[in-house]
Amino acid sequence: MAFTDERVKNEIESFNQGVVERNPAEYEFHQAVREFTESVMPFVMDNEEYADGHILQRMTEPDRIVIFRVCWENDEGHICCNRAWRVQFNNAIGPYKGGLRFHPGVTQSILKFLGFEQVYKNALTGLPMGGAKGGSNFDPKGKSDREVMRFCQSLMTELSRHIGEDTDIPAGDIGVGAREISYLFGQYKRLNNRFVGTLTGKGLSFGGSLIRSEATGYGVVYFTKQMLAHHDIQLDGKSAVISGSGNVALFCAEKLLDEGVKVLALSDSSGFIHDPDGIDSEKLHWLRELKFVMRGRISEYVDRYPSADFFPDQRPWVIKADLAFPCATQNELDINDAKALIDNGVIALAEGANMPTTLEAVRLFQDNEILFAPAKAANAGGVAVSGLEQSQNAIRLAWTREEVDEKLKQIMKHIHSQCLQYGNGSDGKISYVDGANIAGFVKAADAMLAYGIA
Ligand SMILES: NC(=O)C1=CN([C@@H]2O[C@H](COP(=O)(O)OP(=O)(O)OC[C@H]3O[C@@H](n4cnc5c(N)ncnc54)[C@H](O)[C@@H]3O)[C@@H](O)[C@H]2O)C=CC1
Ligand SMILES: O=C(O)CCC(=O)C(=O)O
Repeated sequence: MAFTDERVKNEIESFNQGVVERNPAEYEFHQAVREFTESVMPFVMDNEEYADGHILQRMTEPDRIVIFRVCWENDEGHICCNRAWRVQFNNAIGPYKGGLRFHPGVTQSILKFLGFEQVYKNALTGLPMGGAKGGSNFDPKGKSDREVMRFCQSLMTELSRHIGEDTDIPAGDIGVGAREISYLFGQYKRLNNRFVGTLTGKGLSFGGSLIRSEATGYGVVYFTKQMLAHHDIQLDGKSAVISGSGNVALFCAEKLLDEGVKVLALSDSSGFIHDPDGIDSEKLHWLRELKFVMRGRISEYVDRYPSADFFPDQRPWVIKADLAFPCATQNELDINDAKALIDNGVIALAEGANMPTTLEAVRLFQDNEILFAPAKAANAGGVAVSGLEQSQNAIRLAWTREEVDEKLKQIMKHIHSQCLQYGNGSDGKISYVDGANIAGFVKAADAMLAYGIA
């Protein structure tokens, strides 16, 4: 039975009002649920098994949240204390899976939005993974390696009770890269006396998968290529602006260069650099050293490459480019940024970060028929290769770079086709946001209904 738009709208409003009341002041979580329900509610109302099963109410309550204290000693011998969380959101289709974020701004709301979105992203990959997210308000910036090690070991001492290779498999996210995963995995192994794949993103000599570091950024580009090709647009010859200069941003830039795209800008939390000559592979190689080894600031780029400019405390969306890739953090692209990109003729945007675009900005892009690839679809390559890392650990084999890269391409292609299947509107236009949300929803919801009331 079809419902009038007004009934759907009222249902969305009253559902989200309930979410806000039950989760006071968790603004990022409210935003993620609203975006999801705006896509999914009409589908739920048209399919009574979902409505009767109160599936959206069940899906917006996490299975559990573990909150704990992490005490550690700094290099001066002072005792420091942080808070950590693991939000195990939903394991209907597989063990919990999702990254850990270390950033001073981490809150329960942020980890709940990330864990919620992870459920549907992981479902889209086609691999058996539930959704979780965790992290701490610990700031790795400015800490010595030993301090980071002591923090990671202390955090894992508690976290290890709640995870396992068939229970919950954490990985990296903002502030958690190869160094942190190594310390965390080392401590997990020591505590359990078992060498199993309970974390992903591990070093290659101890169970890591080739292409995992590159996977999120590469996957964003593979998805964008599919989306453009579907609209008869070529990637080759385009220009791009990227935010961030971490794992996702730098490997997104690398793959764009391979595809013949000119990369004009990158950023970090202190501002952005604009290089009108383009950031080529030699410059990118230097940036990787700067960020992953020297742990420096993006502003140092202009000392080395004086043809570029640094814009302190600004975001890169004012630069004219065909393509935009927000790859830093949530809500880093608002309606004014969207207007600037649209005025400058942007064709497409793909979210490398999780929820980087505000709801108003997403709507503006869609109203202006800008191709918009949401995070759940576009950045799923990272967790997909994490899933492949788990498979390799389980069979005690390591696949080649080419094998993993080919599987990643196929997974991104499959995600694109699911977006088309569920996102094709009655007006003939494709909404990748609706497509990703509904496709992910159907998979997780069907599993939940099959289990009965739980
Ligand atoms: N690492 C992964 O495999 C995946 C990461 N993501 C998402 O991609 C985004 C980036 O993650 P990573 O590259 O892994 O982290 P990272 O720690 O390697 O890099 C984060 C980048 O964002 C910048 N940044 C952080 N907070 C910022 C702020 N408030 N304003 C401006 N810039 C800021 C940092 O300066 C840095 O350049 C996050 O939203 C993360 O959740 C999504 C899927 C997988
Ligand atoms: O590889 C993973 O398990 C985590 C990836 C992740 O945190 C994400 O997709 O946002």
